Amino acid sequence: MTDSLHIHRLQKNYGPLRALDDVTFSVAPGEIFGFVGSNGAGKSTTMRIILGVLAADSGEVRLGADLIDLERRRRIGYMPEERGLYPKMKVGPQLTYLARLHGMSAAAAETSARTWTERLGVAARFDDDVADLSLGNQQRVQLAAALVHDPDVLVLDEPFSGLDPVAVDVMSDVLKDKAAQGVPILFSSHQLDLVERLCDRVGIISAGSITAQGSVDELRTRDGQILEIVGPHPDSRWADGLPGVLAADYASDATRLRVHDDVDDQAILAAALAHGPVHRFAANPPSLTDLFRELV
Ligand SMILES: Nc1ncnc2c1ncn2[C@@H]1O[C@H](COP(=O)(O)OP(=O)(O)OP(=O)(O)O)[C@@H](O)[C@H]1O
Repeated sequence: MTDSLHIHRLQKNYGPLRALDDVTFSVAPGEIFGFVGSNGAGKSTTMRIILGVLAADSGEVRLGADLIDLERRRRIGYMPEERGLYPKMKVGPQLTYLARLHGMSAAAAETSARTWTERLGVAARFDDDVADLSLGNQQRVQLAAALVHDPDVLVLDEPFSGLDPVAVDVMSDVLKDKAAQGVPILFSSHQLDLVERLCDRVGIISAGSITAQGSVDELRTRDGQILEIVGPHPDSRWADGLPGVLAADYASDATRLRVHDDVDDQAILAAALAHGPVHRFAANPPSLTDLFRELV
C-alpha cells in the first residue's frame, strides 16, 4: 500500500505561454486516473513536473503528507512522452540495468526483466538490440522499463499509443493488477473509449487548466442526461420549449435532447407521440468523447 499522489496548484510558464494554470488533483492508492486533453493542453508538462524532470514555477507535488523528493521519485514508474531507451543496447540487459539503477539487486533485476518481458510478450527479443524491434514492440519494452523496478506509483505518458489490440489488453490488465496492489496510477491517453473503460476517475485539462474531474459516471451525468428519440419528424422541432429540456439536436437519424436529471420523461414521450409514432425512446448519458468535445 502506498500513499496518494497529490498535485497541488501547479503553475508553469514557458516564456509568455502559460502551460499550467493552477492544476490540482489527487490519485489515491489503487486508483487509475486518466488524464485527458487536447494536444498541447499540459499533460506531459504536469507529468514531467511530478518526476522532477521539469521544475514548476509554483505549486507542489506530494506523496501522502510529504513533498516528493529524489528518494520517493525513484519509486515511481515513469513512461516519458519522449521514449527513452538506448537503441543499441539489448532488451533484457537494458531492463536489468534500469532495475539496478532503481536499487534492485542483480539477481532480482534480472528476474524482474524476464518476468516483464514475458508478461508484455517480448521475451523472445530479450537478447536483441532495442533498435531491431518494431515500434510497437519497442513500446512494450518501454512499458517494461516503467514497471521493472516494482514501483509504488505509476506515471505513464500515453502508454497505449502505438500498441496493437492484444498489447492494449495486456497493458490494461497490468494496470488493473497494479491498482489492485494499491499503486496509484496516472496515465494520459487520447483513446477515450479506453479511458472510459479503465479509469476510476478522469481529469480533463484544457489550455493548462483542469476543466472537469471526477468518476466517469459523475462526469457523464453532471450536466443532465441525453434522451434519444426516433419517430417525430425533426422539422417539427417538437421538443422546443418543453419543461426540463436544456438543448435539442434534431438530426435526421434521431432527436437528441439534453435534459435535467429530474425531467418528467413521460411528458416528453407524450409530446413526441403527439407528433406521430415513436419507434425508440432511450436515456443515454453522454459518452466521455461527447463530454470531452464539449469541455475542450
Ligand atoms: N520546452 C518547451 N518550451 C516551450 N513551450 C513548451 C515546451 N514544452 C511544452 N511547451 C508548450 O506547453 C504546452 C503544453 O505542452 P504539453 O507537452 O504539456 O501538452 P500535452 O497535453 O502533453 O500535449 P500532447 O497531447 O500533444 O502530448 C504546449 O503549448 C506546448 O507547446
